[in-house]
Amino acid sequence: MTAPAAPSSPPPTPSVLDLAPVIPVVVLDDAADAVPLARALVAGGLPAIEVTLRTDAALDAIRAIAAEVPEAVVGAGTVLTPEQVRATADAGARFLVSPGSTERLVDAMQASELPFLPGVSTVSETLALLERGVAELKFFPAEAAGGVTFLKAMAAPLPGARFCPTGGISLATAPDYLALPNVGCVGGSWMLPADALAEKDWARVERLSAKAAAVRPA
Ligand SMILES: O=C(O)C(=O)C[C@H](O)[C@H](O)COP(=O)(O)O
Repeated sequence: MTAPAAPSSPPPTPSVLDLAPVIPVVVLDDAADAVPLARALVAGGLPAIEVTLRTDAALDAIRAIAAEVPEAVVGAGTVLTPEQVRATADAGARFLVSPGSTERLVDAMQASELPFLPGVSTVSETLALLERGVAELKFFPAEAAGGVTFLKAMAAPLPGARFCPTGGISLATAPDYLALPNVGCVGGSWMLPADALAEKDWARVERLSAKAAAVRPA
């Protein structure tokens, strides 16, 4: 008798930190821009896209990207409340990012079963999340909270934590972050200049995204 075939399991979802070296952080005023913007980011080589919930257009933007740009992995940023966790999951967000962490918010993000990056900026916040088994984190606001020096210092006592630093990072500084052993990727908005968005200059967004996607550890 032959052994029954092992049930095929779906491929594991890669960690959010390993999707791309750079996660663009998008603030959209008009949901109609979401699809061309996402296509430009993907064409440039940045498939993981964080749409922040800072504007009224955000949920519609997430919905549109999820439906119309299958090559993108769209996530929700600036998630502040359990209600927003539910709303963004319903809209099709495939990962969640918050600028900080509260018990209530982390409970909700864990319950969503979506990958999530809760925000931290201190050793104690990082330790509290490690105690809960959450080891992939957003370090925010990266430059203001101590930048590369701070993250380097955290790697020694807390080697289990891995970060996506975000906040004030540029094409010039990203390589220094990516060279750290506890950094998986960086977040930033430098490939989305306000004037390019205002002019709907998607070709420029694509060119800047290609430069961001080519960033390598220093
Ligand atoms: O809203 C959030 O949750 C944020 O992540 C805040 C900022 O939008 C990002 O930190 C991007 O920062 P910059 O690259 O400095 O523009």
